[in-house]
Amino acid sequence: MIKLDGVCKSFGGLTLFESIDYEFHKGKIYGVVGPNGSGKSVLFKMICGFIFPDQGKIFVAGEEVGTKKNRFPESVGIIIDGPGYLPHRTGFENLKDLSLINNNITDTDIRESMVKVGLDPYTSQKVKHYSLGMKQKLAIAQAIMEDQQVLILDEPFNALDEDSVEKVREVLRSSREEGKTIVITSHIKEDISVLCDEVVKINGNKLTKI
Ligand SMILES: Nc1ncnc2c1ncn2[C@@H]1O[C@H](COP(=O)(O)OP(=O)(O)OP(=O)(O)O)[C@@H](O)[C@H]1O
Repeated sequence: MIKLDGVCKSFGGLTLFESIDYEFHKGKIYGVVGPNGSGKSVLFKMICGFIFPDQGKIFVAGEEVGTKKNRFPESVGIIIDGPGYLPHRTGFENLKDLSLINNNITDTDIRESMVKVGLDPYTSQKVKHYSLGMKQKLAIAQAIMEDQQVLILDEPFNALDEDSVEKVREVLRSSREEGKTIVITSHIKEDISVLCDEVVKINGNKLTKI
């Protein structure tokens, strides 16, 4: 579902990835691990088409990412760098506005994704009054609301309480059952060990399955 083909990426003198080949398959949850600054977010941004490899190609669902025809892969739900929301609008209103970009889901779909992560879609509470954990839940609801086939989630459990972590784990497990491809990072070892089918380590500018 995601294929990295000879991917290289450096910033100035800093080499992050050297000729990486890797495949992420359907119906699996992958955990990407590595120390701070090893390139986890950069890898995710390349898969989502936000930045480009210096060399090599990335394919999502068979389409090369970053081409004119396929600037951003359509089938990907994303959390990277904590998305910004309009503070004076409710959570539902924010997701509704964002849904109009692709315009392929209903209000019910949005509400269902909010309920799945433990948010009340009918509350009049504005996002500016949301806690950090609530904003994180909103980001997860946004990532799953369009039933995307690939979920790229950088630290999805950040700021979540214990019950919410379990809820989100369940959401990801049922997405896996539906055949989705899920790639996450987490600095919490347990998130990776209880959830992931395959753990991928960034090691010496390569990706290694561990
Ligand atoms: N646009 C950019 N320009 C220059 N350097 C960058 C850019 N984006 C990332 N970097 C550098 O690339 C390295 C990897 O960054 P990245 O954010 O991917 O690390 P990470 O593994 O996600 O770290 P963390 O665990 O702290 O989240 C860092 O040294 C960062 O400073």
